[in-house]
Amino acid sequence: MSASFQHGQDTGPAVGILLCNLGSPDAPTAPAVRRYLAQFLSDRRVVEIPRWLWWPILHGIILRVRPAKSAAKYASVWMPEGAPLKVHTERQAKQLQGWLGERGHRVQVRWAMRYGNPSIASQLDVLKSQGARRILVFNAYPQYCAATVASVMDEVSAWLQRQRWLPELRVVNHYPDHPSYLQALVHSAHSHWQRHGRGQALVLSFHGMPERTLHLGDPYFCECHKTARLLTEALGLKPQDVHIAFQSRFGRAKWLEPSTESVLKRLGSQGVQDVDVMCPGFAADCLETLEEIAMEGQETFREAGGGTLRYIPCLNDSPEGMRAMTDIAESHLQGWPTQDTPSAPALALRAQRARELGAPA
Ligand SMILES: C=CC1=C(C)c2cc3[nH]c(cc4nc(cc5[nH]c(cc1n2)c(C)c5CCC(=O)O)C(CCC(=O)O)=C4C)c(C)c3C=C
Ligand SMILES: [Fe+2]
Ligand SMILES: [Fe+2]
Repeated sequence: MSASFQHGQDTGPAVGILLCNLGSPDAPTAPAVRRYLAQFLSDRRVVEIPRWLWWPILHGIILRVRPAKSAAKYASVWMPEGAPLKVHTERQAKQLQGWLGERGHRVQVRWAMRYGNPSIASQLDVLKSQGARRILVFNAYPQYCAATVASVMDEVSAWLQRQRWLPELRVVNHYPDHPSYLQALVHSAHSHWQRHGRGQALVLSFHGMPERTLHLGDPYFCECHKTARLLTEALGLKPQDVHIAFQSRFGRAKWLEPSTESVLKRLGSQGVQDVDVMCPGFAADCLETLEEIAMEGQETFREAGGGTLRYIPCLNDSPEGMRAMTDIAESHLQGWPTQDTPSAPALALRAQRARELGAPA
């Protein structure tokens, strides 16, 4: 580390962005999934059961039984470059750097995973070594939940506790009603319907949580409903044609209802032929969307008497999704010295992008 850098001179972008998501195992194998689940399910933000009760269940049962089953599921969605969630998050981070660059922002974008690799601490170390004195932690979770966002912030806080010279910090805490996010979801549904036709019903499936967390004051359930209501309005649909549901139930406690499984069973048994399923709570496709919804969900729906389940992919690194991420990041950068005066070619490129997307520049 050079002395000039240590004193904050201009050796690189002084603003860093850390794009954070949940994380995946390093490989679709039982030992790798066991390591990942051990870290994930030991997080007190995720499992809020007293340790004396949870530890024997986790180590005696779950970590013995689940890794092999989950590894097979991961194998069924694994991409040549790795776990889908990591692949999409890496692409988003690279694109975000480019999109912000086109708007004249000189920032360094890194990506990190709360569980597994690359860890949040390792990427904060990289940003620090690159001279970032201001850091925007971008939680890629549209709806706030203590199990996700607060857990990321716990990890960021742990890193801060080890630092002498703290960077300035800003946080994207949630964006359930951000106009660009909603617009990207609308575009995604419309383009899917143009290519595949429209189903008789639309299911909006969010990751579930224990119901108890709602009564303890977690805004997650309400934020999911807010996104669903605004999206229904923006799509011009009637509330009765849109079904909000919660997936990925885990453990014995009561989870948020209705479950995606029960909604798909009900629609199938009512003779609904085609159903569209969207997962607006996931910024990127992952095991929970590609396997649990697009594969298992399809089976559940068919077995109940339904026809085809058409899964509408997450925003991933689509231009509309990236425009939303860029707008959200940009609004958090205000007042931070990231922007050189935009050059004429940069302004022209930005205007062209906006025209292509039919949006204001
Ligand atoms: C108590 C258990 C769990 C809570 C609470 C929970 C909350 C929660 N999770 C996400 C997003 C994702 N979860 C993913 C996988 C996953 N989730 C749980 C359990 C809880 N999640 C498990 C055990 C797993 C692992 C897979 C398995 O073994 O079945 C993923 C996908 C990861 C991937 O690699 O693809 C995401 C994303 C949210 C948003 C959330 C709270 C709102
Ligand atoms: Fe989860
Ligand atoms: Fe699952």
